[in-house]
Amino acid sequence: MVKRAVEANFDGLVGPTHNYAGLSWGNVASRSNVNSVANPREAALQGLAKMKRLADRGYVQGVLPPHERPHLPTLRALGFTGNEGQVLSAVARTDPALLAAVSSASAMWTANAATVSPSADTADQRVHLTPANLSAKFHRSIEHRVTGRALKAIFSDERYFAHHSALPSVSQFGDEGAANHTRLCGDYGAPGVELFVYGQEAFNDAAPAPVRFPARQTLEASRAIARLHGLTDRHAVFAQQNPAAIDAGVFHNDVIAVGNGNCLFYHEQAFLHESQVLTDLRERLTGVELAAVRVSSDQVPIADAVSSYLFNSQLLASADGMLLAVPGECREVASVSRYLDTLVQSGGPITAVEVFDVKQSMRNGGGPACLRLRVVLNEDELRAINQNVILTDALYERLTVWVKAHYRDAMSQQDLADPMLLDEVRKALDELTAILGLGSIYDFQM
Ligand SMILES: N=C(N)NCCC[C@H](NC(=O)CCC(=O)O)C(=O)O
Repeated sequence: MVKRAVEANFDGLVGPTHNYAGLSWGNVASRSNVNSVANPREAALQGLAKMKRLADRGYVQGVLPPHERPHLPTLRALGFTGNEGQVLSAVARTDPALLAAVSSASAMWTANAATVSPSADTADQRVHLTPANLSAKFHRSIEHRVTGRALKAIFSDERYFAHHSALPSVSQFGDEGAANHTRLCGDYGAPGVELFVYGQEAFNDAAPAPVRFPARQTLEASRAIARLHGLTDRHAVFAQQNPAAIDAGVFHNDVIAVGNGNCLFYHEQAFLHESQVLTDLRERLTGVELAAVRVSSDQVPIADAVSSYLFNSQLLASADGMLLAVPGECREVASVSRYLDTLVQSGGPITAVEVFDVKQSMRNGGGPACLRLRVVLNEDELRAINQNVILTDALYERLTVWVKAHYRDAMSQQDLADPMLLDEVRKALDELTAILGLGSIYDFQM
């Protein structure tokens, strides 16, 4: 019998050190906004406003905490010594780029936090979670331990949830989590098909690969995740991302495709073998027809898809079709805005478009879909999770007050060296783990 299930969205709360350091080669926005002054307070409030609007519409909305930054344990592991003030001033003086890397608030993009397989798809009928090693970028490779602790503090009941360690942190097993993973299904509680999109094969030099920008996800990593999660071939499809798209700035598949339920919304240049992907999905989807919404380059050139983040929208099931929650930038790019007007009138599965302002995150290449990790949960599983992280009116109010009390409204590269910042961050996070009932998850709390 199919259990009733929902898709919950767990958004990353933007951290107090949100800044623009240009850390992500291959991510156009990150590199174009390097050194501009960020506003962490506004960023966190924009993220909370998005969560609140979706919670108000009845979607189950959860919150994932930011990480401790700057991350002193990483600096110590790299040979910096002395007290904390001395470590910070030494790294600021000798290696400001390293200070920026260990200060990034990049854990906000929780589409990269983990890959999650719902219990309806897995061999042992538990929800499986694997934090992404994010080994392609140093600043992100230091996220997975704390991500794993946060996920265990939320999905703690072992009867329902199975946690795996991140894959080996080397490029051959580069894993970027749910940003390269889409689940298609009929009812959420029914078995679905998990589409794993990879950028490159690590152990096959002859296979196609991008030439300009790095492929962050390998086939080997995707296959390992599917094995760990106990997915059979019936439940998994592996597809290569078009290398030309990666070279055009599509550093994750969720910058060029998004799926939910039976609907796959994608750009014609998303996949290397488009028709094979559709055939593989159609063969495995049961009880429902795939509704493919294909956007051509004539309608939206790939450069416009990248600058607007059209495909980094959230695709959400609503009572009368699919709702596309787009970033405001989509209305600033003429081809995309025109396309969206025709989309809702086309009679297709996407029946509504709503605009969300997440500009602070967008300037680092993170749209609405980057900011959330989707977890399909049946009623028992939803009841079993830590309820303190579910966004209610009261939690929204509390977090808004918390952000206003602890966050600065300007963050430049120079500010990262301020020893006061580390104290501010820890004080804020200590309070946050109490609000969210997470216990001790940060290194400074251990
Ligand atoms: N597409 C998804 N799912 N996520 C977007 C992640 C953006 C992130 N940007 C950054 O890490 C930039 C940080 C800086 O430059 O300061 C990244 O490139 O990994």
